[in-house]
Amino acid sequence: MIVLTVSYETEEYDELLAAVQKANKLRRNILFSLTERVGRTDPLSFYYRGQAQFSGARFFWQNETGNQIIAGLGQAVKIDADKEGSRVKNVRNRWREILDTAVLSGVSGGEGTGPLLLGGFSFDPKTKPSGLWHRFGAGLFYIPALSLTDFHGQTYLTINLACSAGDDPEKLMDRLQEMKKNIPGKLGTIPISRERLIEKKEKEPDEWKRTVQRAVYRMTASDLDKIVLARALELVFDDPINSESVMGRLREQQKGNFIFSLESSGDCFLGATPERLVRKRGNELFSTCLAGSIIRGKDEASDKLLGDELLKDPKNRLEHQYVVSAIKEALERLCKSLSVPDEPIVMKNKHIQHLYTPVQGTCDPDVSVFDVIDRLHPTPALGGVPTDKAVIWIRENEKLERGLYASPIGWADAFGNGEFAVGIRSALIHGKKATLFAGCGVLQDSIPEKEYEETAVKFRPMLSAFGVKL
Ligand SMILES: C=C(O[C@H]1C=CC=C(C(=O)O)[C@@H]1O)C(=O)O
Ligand SMILES: [Mg+2]
Repeated sequence: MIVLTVSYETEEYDELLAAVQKANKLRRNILFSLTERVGRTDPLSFYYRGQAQFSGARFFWQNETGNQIIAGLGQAVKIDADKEGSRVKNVRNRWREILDTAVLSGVSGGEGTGPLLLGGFSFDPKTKPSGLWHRFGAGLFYIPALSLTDFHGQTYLTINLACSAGDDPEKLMDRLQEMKKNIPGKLGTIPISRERLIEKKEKEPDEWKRTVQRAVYRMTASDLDKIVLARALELVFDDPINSESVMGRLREQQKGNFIFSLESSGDCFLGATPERLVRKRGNELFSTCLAGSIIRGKDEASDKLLGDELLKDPKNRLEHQYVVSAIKEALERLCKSLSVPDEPIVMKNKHIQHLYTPVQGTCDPDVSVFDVIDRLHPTPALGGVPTDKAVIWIRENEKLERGLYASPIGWADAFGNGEFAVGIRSALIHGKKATLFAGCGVLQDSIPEKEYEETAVKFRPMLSAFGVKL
């Protein structure tokens, strides 16, 4: 259990009072955010234990090194990203407005602690989310009611409250007290999933290959150079899927990846992605160029041979280079200095190897992590080249709803830090059904069958997390 003490004779009460007075004066809602250092607790168990109180409104994040883990429960303030056009700027502006008047109380734990904005955007704001993704819209962002961050082994808990004009401070204090009493703590037992797979449905594989072929023709006949095409696979179980055990498996099996989940009502989007879109730490920016793929070998020697083959393969190198050029160009406009290695290296994940170029830069102080997302998304690892034309081609020809697949998902804090990954190697859980997504970079010389096989490999991390035998 996480136990926090409560008293009305504290600074925290004075600060809550100050937040209410501000709300009265400005006639608008004011965020009150209280952060305390707590005993070491795994945010994944806080997430699990939060199920009873906050089911359908949970967020989880673990960075690729595992030294930063964040769980968010409930929604204190929701930000609507559902406006067309400049949705990323809308979210950035709203977050800034909230922080401008927020009252922060308690301790400051630095990067990824204190009040956080959690969530993700959809891939393409111009496709109206329908059946599958209707609960996520063009994006879903919120400041959680509770968040727990483990950063380099230290754990911080934050409680957020939205104070409105006319609120009774005593009642708010009671609410704060109530929240403190009910903080989900350590977990006794990890939930075990009992659901069994009853059906595995590939969505129209032959038609998908024909779409790849059409993309190839289209690129041969026009100035389009790259189109990333995705396909879906559906798993049906005999009982509602336990997303928590899927999370547990992802964490065990996909070391070196970003593990994420974002719930919306009864649905849960989750995955283990190798691809960082941006990390912002103060003025430092980090991004990842990741494109070009090959399977893992059965032993060390064959694995190395495959990695070397990938490094030398002209199609994969070009597929990768498009991403490097685009990220470089986008970040050059935001950065005072930028370092981009000349040659990619190989990133090895459990099921797949990729060409990988890490990018690092220093940006101006007023650049927000959302400005970076606005410039970068979608990179040619997910969209294509040129971006606008490729996205239109995808919108008109790819026969699936991407929703938040291949899109930025992550967090921003109040101190100018934030991190977003691209939601690939992912699935959307809806009751007994999970829809898995996998895409690949199609170029003029793509062979549909080979791209099909590549996407089959990219399904593996999620299949394995769902307990499906490979
Ligand atoms: C679009 C996906 O992967 C991208 C990231 C790495 C390698 C890719 C590739 O080689 O095609 C893709 O661009 C996906 O996994 O769904
Ligand atoms: Mg590829």
